[in-house]
Amino acid sequence: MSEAVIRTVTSPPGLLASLDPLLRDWLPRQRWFAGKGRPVTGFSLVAATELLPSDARLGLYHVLVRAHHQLAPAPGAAEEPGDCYQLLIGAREALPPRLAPALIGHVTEGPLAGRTAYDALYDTRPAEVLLEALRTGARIGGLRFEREPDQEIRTGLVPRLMTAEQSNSSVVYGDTFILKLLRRIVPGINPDLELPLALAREGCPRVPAPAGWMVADLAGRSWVLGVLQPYVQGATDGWELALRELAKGEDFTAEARALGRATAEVHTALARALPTVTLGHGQLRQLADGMIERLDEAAHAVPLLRPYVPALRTAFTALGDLAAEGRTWTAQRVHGDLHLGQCLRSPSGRWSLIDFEGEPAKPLAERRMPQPPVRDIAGMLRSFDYAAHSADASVPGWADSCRAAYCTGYAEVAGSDPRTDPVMLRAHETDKAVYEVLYEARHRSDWLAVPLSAVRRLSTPEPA
Ligand SMILES: Nc1ncnc2c1ncn2[C@@H]1O[C@H](COP(=O)(O)OP(=O)(O)O)[C@@H](O)[C@H]1O
Ligand SMILES: O=P(O)(O)O[C@H]1O[C@H](CO)[C@@H](O[C@H]2O[C@H](CO)[C@@H](O)[C@H](O)[C@H]2O)[C@H](O)[C@H]1O
Repeated sequence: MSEAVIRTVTSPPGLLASLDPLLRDWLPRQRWFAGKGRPVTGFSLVAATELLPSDARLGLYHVLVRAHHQLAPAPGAAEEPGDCYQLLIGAREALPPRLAPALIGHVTEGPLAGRTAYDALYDTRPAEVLLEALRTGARIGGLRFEREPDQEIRTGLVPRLMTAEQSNSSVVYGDTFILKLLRRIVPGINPDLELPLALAREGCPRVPAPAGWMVADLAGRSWVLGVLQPYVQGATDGWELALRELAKGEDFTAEARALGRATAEVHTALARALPTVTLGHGQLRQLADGMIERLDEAAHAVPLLRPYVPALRTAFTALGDLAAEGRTWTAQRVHGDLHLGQCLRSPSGRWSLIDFEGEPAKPLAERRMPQPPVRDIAGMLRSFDYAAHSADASVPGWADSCRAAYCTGYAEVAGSDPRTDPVMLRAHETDKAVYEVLYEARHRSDWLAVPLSAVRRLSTPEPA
């Protein structure tokens, strides 16, 4: 494709008005739509950019829309209601059968009247336009495509949209690169770019190093739209692998230990690359109070959690009590939502960590705050438990041995074993299990029994 096709043109007037009725139906049905259960009352256009000169065959628009909901925004929420979504909209006279799953709808008025609008990420040419823009460091309207100078992006890589269940949308280019297009976007520094970039520049090989990224500059703020990373060919994620080994009754401790080592390598590199802080009495109390607050919120939303609240709360008050003893901890940038599904094992057996955006529902500022590294460790320990409870076959002691091996691997690299800090570990594991109860109740109610079994375990004091 020649560079000349990528031009800076703003969108035709009336574009959003003509798409509005179609988006009302289509957007809430998307896996990545964050406002599920809240009826959409309409959309406002945040930005639209024409990426290709529209001809009868194909029109291509990069669109940022804000979805408005019936509910009033929560007190203290940002003044703009609803979430902002990134869409790549194609317009054709008719959709070929291969693009049927991408259909948004038939446009009846406005600049696209008579054409069919569709999610253009499913289509080869539009996906090529994005890679070409990244390769050439293009500027298109308010869109900025950046690239790491030392990473070569070849031409002619064939794109395919990933079909995995995910919170965003990813396109794989010739099994060489993967472009993750963030769907719900927020202004500010995005940890999904910030942390892999910092790790790569620190020389940490445990994370695919960003080769390029897309940003929208709007009203004086930058919004990260997507990140291009090397694709780990033939990789299996830790969740898939754990379930596979469980089904065969196989031991997973060697992998768990390797995962512990990989986590510790990432943590030590993050502590070198980005600021750390010391948590003293006040901050530790704040941490414990935040956990108690989250427990109360989750119990309010999920009645099944309520009988366990008094016992779970003791994990957090114990953390508050530690604060009174005058001990301090170091907090640093962490992954923030680490679980087996965020770990990729290459065919040679090497583990990488991905998806550094943190817990998606949390505000950006909170996700970027330094935290005790035990937060990630607790996430992984919960994940071994999840795998053991989700597998068809039961392998006695599987989760416990993986959890122990993971901590051993972590200690081998970090120099300190998380099990030597049981109060901190229990508080974080309990906090994660509470988060999971709420997450499953909202997103996958048939999985609720998994974190609830952990809640029962964590509510029962360990024998002395
Ligand atoms: N660098 C990569 N190489 C190979 N596969 C990847 C890579 N990055 C992500 N993936 C695959 O894409 C999936 C979704 O990526 P992820 O970053 O978790 O997206 P999301 O935030 O949308 O859930 C992962 O589960 C993994 O299978
Ligand atoms: O991968 P995401 O960043 O979207 O994370 C969210 O979804 C995860 C599920 O896909 C969820 O993880 C929970 O389920 C996993 C098994 O599917 C399990 O391995 C994790 O331990 C468990 O927390 C994650 O919590 C949520 O933020």
